[in-house]
Amino acid sequence: MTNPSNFHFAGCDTVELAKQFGTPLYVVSEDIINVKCQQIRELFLNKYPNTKVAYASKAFLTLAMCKIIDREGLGLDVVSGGELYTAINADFPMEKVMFHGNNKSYEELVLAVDNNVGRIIVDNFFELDMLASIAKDRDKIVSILFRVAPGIGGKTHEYISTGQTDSKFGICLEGNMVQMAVKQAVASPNIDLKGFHFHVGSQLFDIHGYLSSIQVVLRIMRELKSTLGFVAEELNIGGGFGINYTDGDEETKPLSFFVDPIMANIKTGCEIVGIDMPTIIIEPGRWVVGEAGITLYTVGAIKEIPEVRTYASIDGGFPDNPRPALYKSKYHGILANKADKVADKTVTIAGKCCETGDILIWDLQVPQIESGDTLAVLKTGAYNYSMASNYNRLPRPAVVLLSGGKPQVIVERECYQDLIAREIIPSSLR
Ligand SMILES: Cc1ncc(COP(=O)(O)O)c(C=O)c1O
Ligand SMILES: N[C@@H](CCCC[NH3+])C(=O)O
Repeated sequence: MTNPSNFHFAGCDTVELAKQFGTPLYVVSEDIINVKCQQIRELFLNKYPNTKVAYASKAFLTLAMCKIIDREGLGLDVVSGGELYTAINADFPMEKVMFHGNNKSYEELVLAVDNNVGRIIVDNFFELDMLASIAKDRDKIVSILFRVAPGIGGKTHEYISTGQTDSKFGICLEGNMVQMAVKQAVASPNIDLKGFHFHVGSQLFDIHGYLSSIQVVLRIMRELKSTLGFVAEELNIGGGFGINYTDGDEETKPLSFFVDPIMANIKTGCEIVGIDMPTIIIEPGRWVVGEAGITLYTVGAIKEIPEVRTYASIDGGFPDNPRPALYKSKYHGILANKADKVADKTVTIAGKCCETGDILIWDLQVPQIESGDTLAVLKTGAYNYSMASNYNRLPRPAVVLLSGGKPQVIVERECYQDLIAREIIPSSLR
């Protein structure tokens, strides 16, 4: 029985979801993802010719998510053999896959080449050599982009800024490295160099990092055209579009906030440097899925430390959402079974891990909190399930997809048996 005074998400009573599927529980709204994808089509793909989108699957990936992304007409950005394997098993069209990563293994590259992945985004010379030899062995021609580090970081947490020169990602602009890489690729009969990729950072609201990086890369493209006669057909400008998590953040921007100035900048930039407009690719992850997810928890122990603070502990925390501990990320939460009550008390939401830093939300305003309450933490769709661990041997939560108000389990809850399923006691210890 749904109760209208409970917190509802995407047409479902979240207290009922918690009862039906248990907690902690990741809840993802297909309807919200669909709206985001529709906006991507309207405001980017259909508005600008010669454009492509690869959803950054590191934000949230399951077999069902691959199916949604394919149905919505987007491509997929993967960064590991595991993400690629998921896409293969969901029958995702391989020509729409972009394979990233700063240290792809031989086996991962073989998986990509054997499955005819659309683009391999080559990060470094070691990878270029390995890929050329894998392609040669198979008598194949592999289409690649080079990832470059434009020397411009994003205004974001330092752990998720990637475009600066001092970065493990991409080929830096110093010492003619890009020119050397292009020469080598062009000379390789098994490599078809299509263009370049850069990624400034993640959770960005500032457009200037993109625009400055574009100018840098367009200048390189012009130089390569005049010195080597190499014409880049594609430019992938990465992802990173930020979303609002709490009142302290900027509002989530419409896609046009990012893509309109980016496209205008590329167009005039190309005219100025005298090159043809390449195909433009974007790779949003968080912007597609971040606001489509919430996590439900059950409140357990409540500890009031007089004159200090009240801790309310939940049945999950760091293992299902490491972002507060890693990046000091902030989240908003609602007591789902008391959504109609005034939030006039302050509590700190603590995770259940044996780790002082396992605090999900500091100083959250809630109504009178009691053990057994259901807490909904909002906007957990990106980088929560995908970053989850089994720390303290906590089984990972289930994921429920809400489609038109109907819940369906898309990932089953792990159980204790899963935790030991791959363990072996050596005979010497038996
Ligand atoms: C290469 C690349 N593309 C796309 C993304 C997607 O980022 P976001 O989820 O911030 O849009 C990332 C991560 O920041 C990335 O490293
Ligand atoms: N894991 C990061 C985003 C990483 C983006 C990948 N380059 C986060 O949770 O914000």
